[in-house]
Amino acid sequence: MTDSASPFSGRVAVVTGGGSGIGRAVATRYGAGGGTVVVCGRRREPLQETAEQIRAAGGRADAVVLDVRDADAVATAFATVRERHGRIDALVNNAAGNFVCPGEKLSPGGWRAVIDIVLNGTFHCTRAAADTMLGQGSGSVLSVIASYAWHGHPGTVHSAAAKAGVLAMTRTLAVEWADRGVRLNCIAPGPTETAGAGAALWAEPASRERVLASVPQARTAGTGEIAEAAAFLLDDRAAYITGEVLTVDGGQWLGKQVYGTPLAQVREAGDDRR
Ligand SMILES: CCCCC/C=C/C(=O)SCCNC(=O)CCNC(=O)[C@H](O)C(C)(C)COP(=O)(O)OP(=O)(O)OC[C@H]1O[C@@H](n2cnc3c(N)ncnc32)[C@H](O)[C@@H]1OP(=O)(O)O
Ligand SMILES: NC(=O)C1=CN([C@@H]2O[C@H](COP(=O)(O)OP(=O)(O)OC[C@H]3O[C@@H](n4cnc5c(N)ncnc54)[C@H](OP(=O)(O)O)[C@@H]3O)[C@@H](O)[C@H]2O)C=CC1
Repeated sequence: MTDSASPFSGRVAVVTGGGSGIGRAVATRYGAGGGTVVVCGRRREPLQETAEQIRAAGGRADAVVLDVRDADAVATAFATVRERHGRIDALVNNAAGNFVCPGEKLSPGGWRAVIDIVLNGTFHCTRAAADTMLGQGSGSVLSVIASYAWHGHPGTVHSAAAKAGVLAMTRTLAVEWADRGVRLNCIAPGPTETAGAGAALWAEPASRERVLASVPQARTAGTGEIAEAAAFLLDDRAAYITGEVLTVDGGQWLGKQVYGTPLAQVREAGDDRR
């Protein structure tokens, strides 16, 4: 077991898409927990900003420019992390691309753009991290999905299909690698305040209102709340948890289970009862 104030002390994590949003928050949390963090993504500047923020807070961090779609570049980058830091204890598959488009209008290129980042990129990184994790006999892989991996979502067929694939990959490899010390889990955030999601999914005030109305807790998540849940799954408190999904969504997806009856109407139906 590890020191509860520094659960990641002596450990090394790679966080994809660590230059922004949820990825930056998870990287920062890992750094604050005593771990070394390598953040990667396509744009150098935001990655360097994350790494500098972690270092300014007393942590250790590197920034590596990497496109997760490029399997060879991913293999090289992970081998370099292992050479430089000696080990890889955690991988957070957070990088994603998304936009709203009706299925019948989505071009093959648009489908590929999202599948390549979310599904293929996650496999490339997981495969590359496993080279080190299986060798050292320990490791934790956490993939960021969304609840539409199991219930679907109109307008994001590419992302829903990709996240469903990531969930199936997680469950499959969790069993394959369980007796070799490597755990794989997913986290499914609900609507979370990030520039990426805001621009891609709720840029218009009306769509933002619809999103808020879909959450029983009637608010979005802060990135820190998602990072805290991610930290739990990555550290030894979760040592016996593998192949699972932790949903952190203010009740959003369960709230859909009222057979299409708006909650306000459900409450009205009980008005004449005690
Ligand atoms: C509803 C709440 C649930 C929330 C759950 C999930 C949330 C998230 O995932 S939030 C993460 C959001 N963050 C991002 O999306 C940031 C990264 N995004 C991107 O990099 C781009 O948006 C990308 C996914 C389009 C990929 O960029 P790139 O590879 O540079 O792609 P291109 O611009 O070259 O386009 C490729 C292909 O896709 C078509 N396309 C792009 N945008 C749209 C659009 N808005 N609508 C329809 N089609 C789009 C584009 O036309 C290209 O296709 P072809 O023309 O057929 O080549
Ligand atoms: N925010 C939300 O409401 C929700 C988010 N999620 C999931 O959370 C995760 C983070 O999303 P969020 O923080 O909101 O969005 P952001 O847009 O802030 O983050 C996406 C990150 O992915 C990186 N990225 C995109 N394409 C690639 C690529 N080809 N190679 C490497 N990195 C790439 C981007 O960096 P760069 O462009 O520099 O490459 C960026 O840092 C995603 O998996 C998303 O699906 C799930 C449910 C809800």
